[in-house]
Amino acid sequence: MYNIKLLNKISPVGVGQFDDQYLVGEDVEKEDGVLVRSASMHEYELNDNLKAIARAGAGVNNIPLEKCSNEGIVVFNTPGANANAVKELVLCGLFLSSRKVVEGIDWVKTLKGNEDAAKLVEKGKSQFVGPEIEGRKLGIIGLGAIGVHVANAAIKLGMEVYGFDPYISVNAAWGMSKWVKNAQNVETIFSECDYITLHAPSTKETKGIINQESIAMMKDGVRILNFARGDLVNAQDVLTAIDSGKVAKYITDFATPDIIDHENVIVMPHLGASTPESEDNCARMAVKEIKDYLESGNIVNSVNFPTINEPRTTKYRICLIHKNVPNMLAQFATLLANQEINIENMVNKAKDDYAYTIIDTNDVVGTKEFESLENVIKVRVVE
Ligand SMILES: NC(=O)C1=CN([C@@H]2O[C@H](COP(=O)(O)OP(=O)(O)OC[C@H]3O[C@@H](n4cnc5c(N)ncnc54)[C@H](O)[C@@H]3O)[C@@H](O)[C@H]2O)C=CC1
Ligand SMILES: O=C(O)CCC(=O)C(=O)O
Repeated sequence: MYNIKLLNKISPVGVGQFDDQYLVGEDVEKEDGVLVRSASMHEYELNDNLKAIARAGAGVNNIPLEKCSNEGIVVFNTPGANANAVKELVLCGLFLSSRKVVEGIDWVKTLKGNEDAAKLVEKGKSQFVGPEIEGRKLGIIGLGAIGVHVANAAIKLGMEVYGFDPYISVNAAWGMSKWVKNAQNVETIFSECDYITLHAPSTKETKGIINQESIAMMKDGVRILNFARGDLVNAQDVLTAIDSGKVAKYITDFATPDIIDHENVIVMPHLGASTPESEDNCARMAVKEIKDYLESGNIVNSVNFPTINEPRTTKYRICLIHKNVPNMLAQFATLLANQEINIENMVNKAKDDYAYTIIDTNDVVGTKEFESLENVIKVRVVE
């Protein structure tokens, strides 16, 4: 029996994949696994039984990754599962940044009950004129699942698209329109583009990437979109630039008290992934990842441990999470040899400071001797 704790509302399409081997709910204790969306886990107590956390979504800045790695807790996310939903909202944001639709709608509401509303609208609408996006330059920072979707859609809308991503994956590059221009540095995006949209994760490198200095490089009247994370943007610097007219509009999915209700800022309530399709996709993928790991020891789409996806062929699988240091495999093999246990299959992979080894065997094996080895973090045998 496995216990799964839900820290947010997770789509029943995903949760329904757990069978009667699982106890699933918000009040479950001694959890083997956690399913989470955006709830912060930085203050969450990681119990000794916790083996895996699956983030039904992309960004993992709500999870204490280093602590999880140190304790041998595998953290998964669901790459690409909500990318189309975010792309569609970014396109919406692009139009809202250009055409004064929100302001116009708010103004029309003030005419409620006015007999002359139709006439007043025709007279007053000129205050809501905004430019078309066709032919304008869009700069995209971060060309992963979302950035590539946005780039391809913007090309189809007739925009000239520049992309910047120093760590672009081969897969993302394969999926991107050949018409997207490769910006060699982020300054090109800042200085060339009429619209700038952020699609990189929140990291030491990207936090505050939009600030007084980068805004100074931008064109007058630039429009900035942030559907990535709030802390990529220095909000005070953007507000100052909005007040001076340097930035025409700031559209964001992240509400902070200082920006809400500021003129020329549109704040959405973190709606990027809020479509039924995306919620189902993310939940389905997150549940599959956690089930595969708990039931077979396989790791796919982890952000802190390497991928190992080996079919089960033996009665037992020893799953060893350990530090990425020399001589671990020799110690594991010796330990098993001393007990006359035969290894049918053994796979080891490393990711940064951590490594994962699975050993398949048909002989009964205990975990104690492995646990006593230096640099071993977590040991489990799945049957
Ligand atoms: N508003 C919302 O509801 C949502 C927001 N997000 C945010 O969007 C981010 C991106 O999501 P995905 O595209 O699915 O992730 P992804 O992992 O597919 O793509 C992120 C891309 O950013 C690039 N990158 C990393 N550091 C960079 C840097 N310094 N400069 C430029 N590019 C850099 C990576 O190489 C990668 O290609 C997430 O990390 C999350 O914070 C994601 C989903 C929903
Ligand atoms: O689950 C959500 O609604 C947030 C999605 C998100 O921000 C992400 O996937 O990074």
